[in-house]
Amino acid sequence: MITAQHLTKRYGDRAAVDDISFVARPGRVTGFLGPNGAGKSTTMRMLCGLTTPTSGTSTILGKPFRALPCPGRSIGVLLDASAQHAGRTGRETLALSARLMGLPAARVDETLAQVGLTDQEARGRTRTYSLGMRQRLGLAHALLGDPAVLMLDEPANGLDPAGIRWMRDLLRGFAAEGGTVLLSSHLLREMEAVCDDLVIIGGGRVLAHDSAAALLSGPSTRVRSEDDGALASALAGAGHDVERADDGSLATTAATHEVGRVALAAAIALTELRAATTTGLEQLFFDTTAPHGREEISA
Ligand SMILES: Nc1ncnc2c1ncn2[C@@H]1O[C@H](COP(=O)(O)OP(=O)(O)OP(=O)(O)O)[C@@H](O)[C@H]1O
Repeated sequence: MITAQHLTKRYGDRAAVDDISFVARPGRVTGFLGPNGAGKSTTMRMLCGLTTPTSGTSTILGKPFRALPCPGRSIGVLLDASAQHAGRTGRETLALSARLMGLPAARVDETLAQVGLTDQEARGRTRTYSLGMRQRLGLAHALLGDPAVLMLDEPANGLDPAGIRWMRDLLRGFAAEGGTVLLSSHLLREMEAVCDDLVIIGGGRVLAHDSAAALLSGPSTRVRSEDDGALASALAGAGHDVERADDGSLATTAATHEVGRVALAAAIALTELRAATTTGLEQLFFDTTAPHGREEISA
């Protein structure tokens, strides 16, 4: 579990993070989303003790990060996969951390296998690694101490499509075993596929925080009829939410067959009936962050 309570970070008179509170729960992948400069990295750095908050608190597994006896065994962190010692091999990088964490040397081979780095790749110096290999090594580093919590900033950057699918399966498996995952990424389709919960921030503030199902569900049927007012009343009377959609049709939570049944009972002729696609994460992201995004620069 990760909790952030009223976290705030000011640089000069500007708040990079402004009173952010959220919870990332065990057994769930929580997506942390926002436009460039929204404050995601700053928040993550505060959660793992790299940046001191101006105010507010946070906990990992119920304790402030700095009170964790051996942080790497509680939380695996991947903030910047490029920040690896260029002159060390992948294996040396992991072996050194394993020693510092008091882990058996065998753990290095286990995590290398877990992230799909071959023995030959692990013997190469990290300066020769592709971005995707760096991400795998960074993830191996995060997994090394067998933590219950993972916090990953843009881990899918540089991964090829197979690598992205592999990462998705790994994170889903980690959560299925009761782990907590806090994940930031700009790959919205991927976030939609992997996340159970979403925290969307903009301008340093939380704009939305709920389960992905709740945030992405919406009226799923669109209908027009010869008497929309009467149909709206009949649908509401049958316990369904109804609102006027942007295109002028009625948007309702009732399934199409239920709309048909209600309309028949009320003797209202339908002129159009369709199942609308649910709100995609991309649309939700733009709708939620629109006032907080970066301004377009026109040529
Ligand atoms: N050390 C610092 N000094 C001054 N301002 C900073 C510092 N670190 C971050 N900021 C500012 O805080 C704001 C939030 O930055 P942050 O890196 O947390 O955003 P982000 O959501 O991670 O963005 P991105 O998606 O581009 O990675 C930005 O305006 C950034 O310029």
